[in-house]
Amino acid sequence: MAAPPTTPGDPETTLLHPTTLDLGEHRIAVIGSNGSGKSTLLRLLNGLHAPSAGTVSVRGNDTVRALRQVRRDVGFLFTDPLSQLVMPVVVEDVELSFKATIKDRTARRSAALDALDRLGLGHLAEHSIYDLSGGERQLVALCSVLAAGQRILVADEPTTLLDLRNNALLQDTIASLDQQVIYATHDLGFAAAAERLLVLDDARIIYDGNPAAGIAAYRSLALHGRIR
Ligand SMILES: Nc1ncnc2c1ncn2[C@@H]1O[C@H](COP(=O)(O)OP(=O)(O)OP(=O)(O)O)[C@@H](O)[C@H]1O
Repeated sequence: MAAPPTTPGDPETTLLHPTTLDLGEHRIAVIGSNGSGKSTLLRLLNGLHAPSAGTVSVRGNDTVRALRQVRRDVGFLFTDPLSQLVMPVVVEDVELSFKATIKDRTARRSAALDALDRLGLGHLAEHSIYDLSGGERQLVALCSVLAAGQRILVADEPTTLLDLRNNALLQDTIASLDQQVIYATHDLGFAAAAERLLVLDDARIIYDGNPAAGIAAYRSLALHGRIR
C-alpha cells in the first residue's frame, strides 16, 4: 500500500505519507498520539478513504475499483457507534447484519437475539439505540459488525467508551475471533496483545514490529515530548 491521501478541500494536506505495508498477521494493533493518522490508515483498508496516490488492496481487490467486494470482506467498527448503528432498535440493527446470510425473518431474529445474548446484551434487545449508554452502544455496534461475518475486522479505538469489565469483554471477544483483526487503540495493554504493532507519528509509520519493544519506545518518546 502506498498512500498519501489528501482531503478533497485541501489537496496540500497529507494525511498519510507514502507507506508500503503488507498486513498479514492475525492481530495487528495501531497506536500513536491524537491526530497521528491511525484512523486514516484504517479507513484506507475498507475504502472509506481512497488513496490519492498508489493503491490499497485487500485479498487482491483494489479498494477503489472493487469497493463492493472489499466491503464484503472487511467489517469496520467505528469509534463512535452512532456512525454505524442504522436501525432505531437494538435487535433490528443486529438483524440487519444477518440479512445477507439468513433469509428467513424468524431465523434472523433468533440469530440476532443469540448474538446479543453472547455479549450479555440480550436485555437491551428491544431498546432504542438512542436510550443506550455510550458503552452499551459500542458493544451493540461490535455485535452488529460481528454478525455481518466479514473475514477481516477493522476496529477504530473500539474500547474508548467501555468500563473495565466491558473493556475486558471486548478484548476477550476479539481474542476469540477467527477472523483477522486490525485495530487502533490508546490502550497500551490491548495493543500489547497483538502479534504486530504499528506506531504512527505525524502521518508516518515510525515503528513496525514486535508490540513490547514498540510500546516501550512509544512510551519513552511520548513522555519526553519527542512525538507530536
Ligand atoms: N477528511 C479530513 N479532512 C481534513 N483533515 C483530516 C481529515 N481526516 C483527518 N484529518 C486530519 O488528519 C490527521 C490525522 O487524523 P486521524 O483521524 O487519522 O488521527 P488519529 O491518529 O486517528 O487520531 P485520534 O487518536 O485523535 O483519533 C488529523 O490532524 C486530522 O485532523
